Amino acid sequence: MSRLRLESAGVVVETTDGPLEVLAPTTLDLVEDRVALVGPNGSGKSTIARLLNGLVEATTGRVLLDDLDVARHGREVRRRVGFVFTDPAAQLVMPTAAEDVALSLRRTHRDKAVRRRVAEDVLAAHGLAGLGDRSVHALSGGQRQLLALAGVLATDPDVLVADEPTTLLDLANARRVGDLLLGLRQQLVLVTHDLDLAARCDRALLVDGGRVVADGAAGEVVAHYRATA
Ligand SMILES: Nc1ncnc2c1ncn2[C@@H]1O[C@H](COP(=O)(O)OP(=O)(O)OP(=O)(O)O)[C@@H](O)[C@H]1O
Repeated sequence: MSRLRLESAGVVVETTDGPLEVLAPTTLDLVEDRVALVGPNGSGKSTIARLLNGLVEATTGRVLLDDLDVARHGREVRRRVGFVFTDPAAQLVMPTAAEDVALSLRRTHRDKAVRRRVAEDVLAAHGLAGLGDRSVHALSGGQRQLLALAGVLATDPDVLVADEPTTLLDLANARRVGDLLLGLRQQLVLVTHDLDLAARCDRALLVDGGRVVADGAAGEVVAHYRATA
């Protein structure tokens, strides 16, 4: 199991009104299999998630994957830490669904025909059977989100960071993706407003105002959030 660590990692961004602290210096060791980040809109959850694979750089402190400093080994860290965006358009780059998954398989499957076959299997495993030749633009929002998740998992990362991966999904697909995420062999760091899903994780962090204000067993942290929100 990989160990993700924030060491006094904080983020200050420049705005037209001057510097804005979006994450106060924060120290965390994330070693549990399933870690949820919950909290109000704009509290800093995505900022923490994005620090974990270098999409956002810490302006103070540092972020580590095992012994790798994310700021210095971004490429290696991004290979090992897959990231699923809230908006699938941010990561779907190929014209069709099967080509998009096949692109993710390049590192693990060298042969193009094999890649294409495996891509169809990956699609089927994520409820997208028969949609391989469909333009990614002609998929529904929920299908695109499933495809984005399938594509990231096809890269076989050690850790999956998912930023609100169930937001666009209907009830059945939200359940399906929730169960899939909680059943992964990979470590999962999940940003979510689905508190039932968060409560099923091992640990939850409640983020508010750019700070982690509660941290512990997911059920307890979620109950505290429900009671205080
Ligand atoms: N580059 C930036 N420039 C200005 N403000 C930023 C920047 N990045 C983040 N912020 C602000 O920092 C705060 C935290 O953002 P973040 O996306 O981490 O919140 P969040 O908890 O994930 O919110 P949500 O639940 O709405 O997705 C927000 O107020 C956001 O507007």
